[in-house]
Amino acid sequence: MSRFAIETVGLNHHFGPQAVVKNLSLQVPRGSIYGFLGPNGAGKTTTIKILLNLLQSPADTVFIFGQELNHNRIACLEKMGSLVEQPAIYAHLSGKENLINRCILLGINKSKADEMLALVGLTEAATKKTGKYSLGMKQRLGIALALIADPELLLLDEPTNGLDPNGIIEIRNLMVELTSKHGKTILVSSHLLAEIERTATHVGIINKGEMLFQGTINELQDLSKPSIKIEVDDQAAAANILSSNGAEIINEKEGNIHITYTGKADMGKLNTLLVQNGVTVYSISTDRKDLENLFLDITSKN
Ligand SMILES: Nc1ncnc2c1ncn2[C@@H]1O[C@H](COP(=O)(O)OP(=O)(O)OP(=O)(O)O)[C@@H](O)[C@H]1O
Repeated sequence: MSRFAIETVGLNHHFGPQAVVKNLSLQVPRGSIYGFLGPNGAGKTTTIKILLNLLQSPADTVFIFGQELNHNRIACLEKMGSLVEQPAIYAHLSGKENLINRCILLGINKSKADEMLALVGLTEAATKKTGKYSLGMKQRLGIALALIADPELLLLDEPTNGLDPNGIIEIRNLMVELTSKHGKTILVSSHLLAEIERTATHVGIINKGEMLFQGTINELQDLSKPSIKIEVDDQAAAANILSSNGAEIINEKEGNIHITYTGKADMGKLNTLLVQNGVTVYSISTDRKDLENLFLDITSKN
């Protein structure tokens, strides 16, 4: 049994002459919330459409729970639910009627509609026409529709796009509940790391169709090593003293010097060293690149 819910092996996709997905090897562990990140136009939606067989993939490049997609199309698709772009909702029907409609189409017991409404927190709005739903409620109904056949794997393409902070938190909480209580695996795309960094267990960052980073959220955080920021009255003198005493200077500007962090005790020693050599130290602190900046760094390098 594959430990990956999704695995792509050297996946490529072209639109005419444009290579949109390049040698992509995606590995989404079972039970994870995999944040699929990249700036606009990076190839996220295209990849998700390939995974859903809405776009053709070359043979032996896409595996869903270990099964090759092209040769096991129905079996793979049965395991997947998705929300790509706008959810297909009938505005003149209520949330419940939309769900019942889907149950009838799929030959599923209608009682599933109430279960799904409760799961996504729409029980109170069950009989309201969906034309009157907020954007967040529509997204949640979209997720309920995707979940109705009880798929093991959920693919969500930018589900928080256009939502207000409350709507974003609701979707976040729902994703955590679906994985922790219901054992689902979720691939969620976004162009904002901040939106998913609190919920994702794993991250794949792509740009121009290429995978730039893939790993756990902790591995991503490890990349943002802290530095020490020292604010002084005489930048040139301080830099000279620091480097001749073995400190590794990352950069210096406007009276601030950044050096590589080597431990808490060293911060005290550096302070003493500078003061004893006649430099006034206004402040000394650790500075950690936040994940959003790290993400921008990674994506701007290719
Ligand atoms: N049907 C299509 N025909 C031709 N080019 C396309 C088609 N769909 C997407 N593209 C192009 O492929 C590239 C990747 O688009 P894609 O929608 O996959 O990116 P994305 O990462 O999902 O971006 P966004 O965050 O803006 O949705 C873009 O340059 C886009 O213009």
